[in-house]
Amino acid sequence: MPVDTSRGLTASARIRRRLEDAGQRYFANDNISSFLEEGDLEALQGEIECAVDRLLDCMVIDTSRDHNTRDTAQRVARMYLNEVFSGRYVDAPEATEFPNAESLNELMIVGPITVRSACSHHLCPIMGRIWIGILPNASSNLIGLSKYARLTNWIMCRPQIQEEAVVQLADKLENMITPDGIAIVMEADHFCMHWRGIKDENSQMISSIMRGQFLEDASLRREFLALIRLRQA
Ligand SMILES: Nc1nc2c(ncn2[C@@H]2O[C@H](COP(=O)(O)OP(=O)(O)OP(=O)(O)O)[C@@H](O)[C@H]2O)c(=O)[nH]1
Repeated sequence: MPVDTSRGLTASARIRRRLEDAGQRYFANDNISSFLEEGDLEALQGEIECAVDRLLDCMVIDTSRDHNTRDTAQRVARMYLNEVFSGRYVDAPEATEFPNAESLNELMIVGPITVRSACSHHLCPIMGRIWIGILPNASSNLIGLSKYARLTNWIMCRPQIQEEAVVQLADKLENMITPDGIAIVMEADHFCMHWRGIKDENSQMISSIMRGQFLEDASLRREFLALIRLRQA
């Protein structure tokens, strides 16, 4: 395992120490980017590669002679860190906020946004779609349409469970936009149920979050649900 001999600790141990000294949680779906220093990601990649190599070894796969798995450890390390779990290690995407100059207060819906994630329990893919409804008010900030998809990716690119992923997304959007209401519906296929385990290919998980006016005003909630049903049909 790559060790930074100047400090005698692996990169992951150094980062864990920083997190623990700050009393900061570092669960699978937490973002830890503000605790990373220059060179940490490269060092983490080396560590993950060694760990995956060891995993393949334990599975009695001859990676030194099998041309198909020779570079698998390196590929998996790159994929985890830079792609499928990158939402743990990079800052939130920049989202320019515009003042709500026209004091818009009409329902706005974005979706379906494609969701690609993985469950924290088996690290199996979660593939789905998400709809976001916003009811802005005169003092809400507006963000560009593409930023909803970017923020969704940032949150989903972590080992997640669906219930917590949608809450994280709602919290983030609420903090940025301070709308009068926010609604999120996510439907997804969980491959830990399709590919293995119960192997039930038809079941999906659907979660719904309604906050503010969407909770208080049944007709607004109905309008949102009816409009996304139109898009689902
Ligand atoms: N609530 C929730 N459960 C999830 C999610 N993704 C996967 N799961 C479930 O997490 C559970 C983990 O259950 P365990 O009993 O600890 O694991 P297991 O023995 O592999 O379970 P089986 O999948 O039933 O074979 C499974 O029932 C999964 O279907 C999610 O986003 N939310």
